[in-house]
Amino acid sequence: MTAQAGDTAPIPSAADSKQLLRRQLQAQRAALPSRYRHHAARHCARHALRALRLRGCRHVALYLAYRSELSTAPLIDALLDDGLHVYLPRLVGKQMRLIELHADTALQRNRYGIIEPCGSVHARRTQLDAIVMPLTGFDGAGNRLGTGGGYYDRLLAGSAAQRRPWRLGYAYALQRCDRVSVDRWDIPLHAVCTEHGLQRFT
Ligand SMILES: Nc1nc2c(c(=O)[nH]1)N(C=O)[C@@H](CNc1ccc(C(=O)N[C@@H](CCC(=O)O)C(=O)O)cc1)CN2
Ligand SMILES: Nc1ncnc2c1ncn2[C@@H]1O[C@H](COP(=O)(O)OP(=O)(O)OP(=O)(O)O)[C@@H](O)[C@H]1O
Repeated sequence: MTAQAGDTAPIPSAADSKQLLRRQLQAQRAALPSRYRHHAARHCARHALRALRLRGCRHVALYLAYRSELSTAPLIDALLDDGLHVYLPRLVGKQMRLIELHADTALQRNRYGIIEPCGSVHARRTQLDAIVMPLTGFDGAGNRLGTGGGYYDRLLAGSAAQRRPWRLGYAYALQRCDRVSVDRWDIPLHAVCTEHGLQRFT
């Protein structure tokens, strides 16, 4: 909090207001019934699959959902069935590596309890056609609110103006909010996929 002389209530800093919005959106997301989650994940997979096919994507990074995040399981299955190369995050210190998922890839839990692939061979950002990103929130301009670790922002640093990899947010429609405050390191989305369909920002 940044307290100002003479104020009765402290004015929240940008980081505090991001964190407050995260908490609100996470609580709303966690309240979704399991039947809704199941159907949303299937609808989202259908929308995303169509968009990724239309763009001719062959190398796609995704994530494995944790806590109340939108599940990518139906999308990952469909992409693997199509013969695409699928990559998942692995945390190494403050960096996030993207490791290709094969039938025999060993998995483990990272320090947050998120399942991640083992291995050291990882894709360079430039090898990827698309990155499907978990979101806590997003706004109508494509600004994203992540989990707060800055991992995607570090991975994508310097690529805001690039068309590739395609930056696709993956979220429940209720994670949309009026405005996400933007920090200098934030990299916006090209599009977002929700259970209601795909929305392009550029
Ligand atoms: N499914 C999934 N995998 C992912 C991400 C993600 O957001 N979702 N990440 C995207 O960057 C990276 C991990 N990032 C994370 C960043 C912070 C916390 C974290 O601080 N967790 C705290 C509090 C979470 C909160 O604020 O709600 C905790 O577990 O107590 C967890 C994961 C890589 N893998
Ligand atoms: N390019 C970068 N270089 C160094 N630090 C960064 C970079 N991008 C973000 N960070 C750091 O990461 C922290 C978290 O950033 P932010 O709150 O925007 O995370 P987020 O976008 O929610 O997380 P994620 O990208 O993992 O989904 C910030 O305090 C910031 O200092």
